[in-house]
Parts: sequence; structure tokens; C-alpha cells
Amino acid sequence: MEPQQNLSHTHLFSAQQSRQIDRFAIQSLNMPGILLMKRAAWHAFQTTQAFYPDIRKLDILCGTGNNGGDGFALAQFAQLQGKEARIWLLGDAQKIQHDALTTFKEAQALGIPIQSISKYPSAQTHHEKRLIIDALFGTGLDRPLSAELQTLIQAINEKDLPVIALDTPSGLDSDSGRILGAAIQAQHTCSFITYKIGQFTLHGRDLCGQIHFFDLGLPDDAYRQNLADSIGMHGMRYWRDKIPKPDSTHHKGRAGVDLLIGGNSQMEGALQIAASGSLHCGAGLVHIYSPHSGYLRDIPEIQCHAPENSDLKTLIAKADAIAIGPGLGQNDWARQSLRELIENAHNKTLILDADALNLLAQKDDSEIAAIRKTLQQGHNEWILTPHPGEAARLLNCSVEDIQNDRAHAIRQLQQKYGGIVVLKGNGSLIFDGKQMELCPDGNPGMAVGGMGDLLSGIICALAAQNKNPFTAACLGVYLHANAGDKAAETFGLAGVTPSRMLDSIGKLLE
Ligand SMILES: NC(=O)C1=CN([C@@H]2O[C@H](COP(=O)(O)OP(=O)(O)OC[C@H]3O[C@@H](n4cnc5c(N)ncnc54)[C@H](OP(=O)(O)O)[C@@H]3O)[C@@H](O)[C@H]2O)[C@@H](O)CC1
Ligand SMILES: Nc1ncnc2c1ncn2[C@@H]1O[C@H](COP(=O)(O)OP(=O)(O)O)[C@@H](O)[C@H]1O
Ligand SMILES: [K+]
Repeated sequence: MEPQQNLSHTHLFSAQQSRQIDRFAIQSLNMPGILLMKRAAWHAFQTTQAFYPDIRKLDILCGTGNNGGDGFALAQFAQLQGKEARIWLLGDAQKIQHDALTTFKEAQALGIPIQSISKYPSAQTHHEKRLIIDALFGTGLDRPLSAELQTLIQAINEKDLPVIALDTPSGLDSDSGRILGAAIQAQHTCSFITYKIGQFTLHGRDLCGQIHFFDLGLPDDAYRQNLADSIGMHGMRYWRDKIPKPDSTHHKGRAGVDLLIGGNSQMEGALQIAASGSLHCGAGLVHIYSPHSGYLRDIPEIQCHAPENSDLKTLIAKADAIAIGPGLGQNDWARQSLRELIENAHNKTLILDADALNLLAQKDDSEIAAIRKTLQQGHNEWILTPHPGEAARLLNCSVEDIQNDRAHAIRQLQQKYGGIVVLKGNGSLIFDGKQMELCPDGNPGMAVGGMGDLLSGIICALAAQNKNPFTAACLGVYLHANAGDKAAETFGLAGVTPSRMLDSIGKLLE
């Protein structure tokens, strides 16, 4: 995904921020709320025509808030274009107010049938195909759905009719991507004014289907005040353009020296994948430090060092960036290597992954504080790359706690451990204590052994070549996810493997 570079297209906002942006546009920029609602409905109607031009009958399921208001307005556009629109109302019509009341009354005046959703046929009784418009709840959904509403939503999902959700699928928490009891499964979602965080994390991507974004004409000024706590989604090109391109004076010393530590017994493959990732990402020199490095002599580009004949301190001194973790294990050698790295690194970027994170998770608060101090005194930066399981160990909580609010979890991780945190998974997040970025790319085919090792190697190579570790982490995550998407295109989801992604990484960097 390569969004355009205006603020609305490159940031994700919470439900509360979305409301503040709406309010700012209406109150400070004098954009009438009703105009925004009509624009939203018009774009959504155009979306119905773009994807389902032949469906004549629209079932528009509306709540009593402004999301329902969008639905009442869409019903009018549909009716005026000769479609058969029916409104199915959830809740008491007396509750409808303001702009939604205006569009409700207009729909009534046009003679559009409005019935209670309790009368909505539970089974498909019509032969002619119908399109469902989900305008039950948008950003105003603020609590779990009752058992009755959950049953209703499940029944809608079981109809097997195409669904276009307005703003966000009803039942999806716009902030976290959680399902609040039950949620509409949409094929398309028309997101208005803001991209919502929950659309790109946890269940959001699956429930939204294809997302179509409409800023409704709001200028950048409407978003600026809410940027502080927003999440960036700048796309791969943005981060790639931040790194200098190699020119003809390029030489291997300038392309960065990587050191990768790991590859303990039975886990040599992990370090091999990480090293291949570094090599394919333009690393000038890749050194590995592993107790079983003999197997890597097959890859002539990699310089292998074993503990019995190499001094780790010397290797650390030569490297620009050092990744520790792929296949590291947790034995004495692993612990000793992590300790030596922390004590001897100066002006380096360290990437901690896998068992290096598990070892870190075993430390108490005072030990963590001491490590952070040592790293700081040595002018080092570290990048921690946990998957949700490792993140749970680092925060001493459950994986569910992490996944239920990933943005909150990454803030807690960064606060506890400092540096830059990459919280991997669907909608990987990158946070340095100030800026947060979400990468919407990648696919479930990437949930395969070795994928995280590849990412460590990629980030290590980029960090060795760049002064800015946050850029290295963001670009690394995007490159990795896009290489995964390319592999999925060629080989199918089941055919995605780290080795099959290597060849596209270099191309994606150009
Ligand atoms: N100018 C603008 O502002 C624009 C806004 N736009 C649109 O407005 C949407 C936001 O509208 P909104 O704030 O009115 O909230 P909305 O999503 O309709 O939900 C509120 C309703 O849901 C109800 N409710 C909540 N949770 C519930 C639960 N668990 N179970 C049951 N009921 C529950 C709640 O009821 P109550 O809490 O009062 O009982 C209330 O009735 C936004 O997503 C976008 O589509 C666009 O038109 C662009 C311009
Ligand atoms: N469903 C998904 N969508 C997008 N990316 C995914 C998905 N599942 C896994 N990934 C990515 O694949 C990588 C898996 O890393 P990790 O769990 O550490 O793997 P391993 O430990 O097997 O090397 C992460 O970068 C993660 O973001
Ligand atoms: K909705």
C-alpha cells in the first residue's frame, strides 16, 4: 500500500481524535456537518456502484447515531438513482438527532421504506441479489454489544450477502481492532475523514475487507492538532526515500558492517536466514558469531567466527550494527554473549530479537535500569523486535493483553525498555517514545518459522548503513512485509518462505 502524502492519508487516528477532527472542521473551518455527512454518503454510494453496479436492492442497516445518518443519506442517493433502498432501523427513531435527524426526515419524505431491524428477514427470502450497507455503528461504538445485538450481527454475517460498511464495520473497536462481542464482516469499508487504528490491527484488516478512504475535503489543518498521538502510516516509499542511494563512489566499508550473534545448537538456520537478509539488504560486510558457524562456510559472502578462535569484543568494535537473538538459545554462551555485547558496545545500534528478548525478560527492574544506563553511557541505541509472545514475556502479561491493545502495549514496552520497539504481527508497530508508525503490509503467509530472523537481519543491515535507527526499523519492517506480499503473489500464501523473499528485497530497496 502506497498512500498519498497528505496528513489524512498518512496517519491513523483513534475514535476520539476522529471526533475532535470532525468538530474542528465543523466549528473552526466552518464546514457544515450535514455537508460532511452527505459527502460521506455520496462517496459510499459511488463505491456501491463501482463494485456492485448490477445489484438493484440495497438493505441499509442504520443505527440512531451519525453513522446511521450516513446510511439515511446514502438511501436517498440510491433511491434517486433508481435503486430499491430499504432502511432497517436499530433503536428508537426518537433518539435520532441533529444531522442524522435531517437525513432521516429526508429519507422519509422521499418515501423510502423504514422498518425496525427486528423485522429484518433472518434468512435470504429473496431470489434477487441484495447489497447490505452497514450503518449501525461507527466511531461512536463505546461498549460491548448486548447478546441480542451479537445475535443480530451473526445473523447478518450468515446471510452471505455482500456488505459495504460505512466508516467502520459495526462491532469493531476503532481503536484496537478488537471485536466487541460480534462484528460485521464487510467486503468493503468506506472510511471517512480518518483512517482508524482498529482498521489496521488485530481483526480490523479481515473485517474491513478492502478499505476506501475519503477525507471529505478536510484540509491538513484539520488534522494537525491531533498529530501528536496519531500513528503514522507513511508507506514504504516514504521511508526508502529517507536513505541515501549508493553512488559510484560506494564501497563496502561505507555499506556498513553487520555482526549477527546466534545460531546455537539446532538453531543454526535462524542465523543463516538473518545473515542472508543482511546480505540482500546491501550490507557491505556480514560477520556472524556462532558456536556452530562451520555450516555457514557454504555462503562465501559471510565471515564466520566461532567463540574458540574469535574475540567478541573485537568483532563488536568493527561492526556498525549488531543483531543478537536469531537461534541464540538461552545457555551460558548465549547469556555471556548478550552481557559482553551490552558491556562493550560503543556508538552502535543493537537489534535484540528472539532469545535475546527472552533473556532480557528474565531481568528485574533494577537490572533493566542498569543495562539501559550502560547502553546510554556507550552512546548506543537499541531496537527490540518482539512478536506478541515475546512482548508478553517482556511485560509479564498475557499475549491476549498485548493483542487487545497493541498501541498501548508498545508504549508500555518502550517505557520499560527504552530505545525503539518493533511490535511484530498483523499491523506491525514501530515506536521510539515519540513517533509511532504502523505498517499495514504483510500477510498471514508470513507466520512461518524464520520470518522474524529475516527481519532482524534486514534491520541490522539498514541500521549499519544509516545514522537514523528509527528510519532503519521502519524501512526494515516495510521491506520485509512487502517482500512477503510479493512472495504471496507469486507462490500463494502457503508458499511464502523467508528464502523466497530474499530476491525481491534488493529490488524493493531501489
Ligand atoms: N460530522 C460528523 O461528525 C460526521 C460523522 N460521520 C459519521 O458519524 C459517525 C459517528 O457518529 P456518532 O458519534 O453519532 O456515533 P455512531 O457511530 O453513530 O454510534 C453512536 C450510537 O451508537 C449507540 N451505541 C454505541 N455503542 C453501542 C452499543 N454497544 N450497543 C448499542 N448501542 C450503542 C449510541 O447509543 P447510546 O450510547 O446513546 O445508547 C448511539 O446511538 C462516524 O463513524 C461516521 O460514520 C460522517 O457522517 C462524517 C461526518
Ligand atoms: N498475519 C500477518 N500479517 C502480517 N505480518 C505477519 C503476519 N504474521 C506474521 N507476520 C510477520 O512475520 C514475522 C514473524 O516473526 P516471528 O514471529 O518473530 O517469526 P519467527 O520467530 O518464526 O522467526 C513478523 O515480522 C510478523 O510481523
Ligand atoms: K458501520
